[in-house]
Amino acid sequence: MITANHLSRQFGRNTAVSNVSFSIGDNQVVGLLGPNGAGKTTIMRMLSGYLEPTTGQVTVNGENLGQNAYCIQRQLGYLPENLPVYPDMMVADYLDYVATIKGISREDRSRAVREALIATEMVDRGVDKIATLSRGQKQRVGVAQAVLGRPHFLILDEPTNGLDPHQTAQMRKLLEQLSRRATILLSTHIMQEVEAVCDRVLILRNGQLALDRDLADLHCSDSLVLRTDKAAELQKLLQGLPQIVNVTANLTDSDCHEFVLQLREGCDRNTAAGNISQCVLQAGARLYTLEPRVRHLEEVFQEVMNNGD
Ligand SMILES: Nc1ncnc2c1ncn2[C@@H]1O[C@H](COP(=O)(O)OP(=O)(O)OP(=O)(O)O)[C@@H](O)[C@H]1O
Repeated sequence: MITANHLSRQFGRNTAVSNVSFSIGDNQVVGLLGPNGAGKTTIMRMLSGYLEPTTGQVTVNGENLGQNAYCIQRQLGYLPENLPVYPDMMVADYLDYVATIKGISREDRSRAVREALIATEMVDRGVDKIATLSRGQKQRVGVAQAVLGRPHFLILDEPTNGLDPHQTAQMRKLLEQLSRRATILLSTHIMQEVEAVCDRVLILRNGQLALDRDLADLHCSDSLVLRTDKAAELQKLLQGLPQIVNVTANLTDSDCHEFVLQLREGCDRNTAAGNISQCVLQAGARLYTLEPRVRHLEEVFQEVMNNGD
């Protein structure tokens, strides 16, 4: 488990991160979101031990990172925002060099490099100079150095930055595989990425943690969506139901109309669904679909940002 305890970081008079606390349990994949300058990179640098917090602390499996940085950093894989890769080095040599710094023993090093090259699909570029790689391939070298030695914790700052759609899909597959044996915190600006690979999302706003929620909870809303062919009489019938507090109609010129039905807090959804179906029949209409309204991360992100204004 990796824990941030009341982390804050000042740069002069600028507060980049303010009193942020969270814990990430084993094998969780957590997405860190926030607009530019919200403090994502600063948090990741503190979690990986490359930047000291002004106040607060990071613990990894109960051990204080500040007091035992070298040992703990060996269990961490970190992909920084701007990786200082060495353009004149060959990919495999560079990974061997990073493996040495990480303290991977001489006997295990070539296996670890090969594993990292396979995981990032870079085996056939192993003897190429880093300078000759595309931006996306360099990014994969960055991920390869982070996964060297199968670390328990992976901290990845925008891992799909610069990747084409195919490589992005490959990277998501890789993250899924890695999550079976590692705890992952990744930052991104791509909401679909978080929806595709993460169990949980943290949203930062102005250096503060504005939301910490499991994605499954976040997707649940208090509304149902009804699609039907007739609207006129139905709207009144729906409004009269005790389980419904608000009806929003999206009427069209076609024979498919949509109602968003906001349910009363704590009401029984099955009873509500049964009553809604009866209203549809009573109005002589066809029930095309009746389903829970899913809140997407994009919508929640906007709500969180607007709440801060
Ligand atoms: N080394 C530094 N010196 C001074 N200020 C810094 C430094 N690093 C970050 N900051 C400031 O801290 C704040 C948070 O920056 P940070 O890079 O953590 O944001 P971010 O959420 O990662 O942004 P982005 O999405 O643009 O990468 C910004 O106001 C930034 O200017």
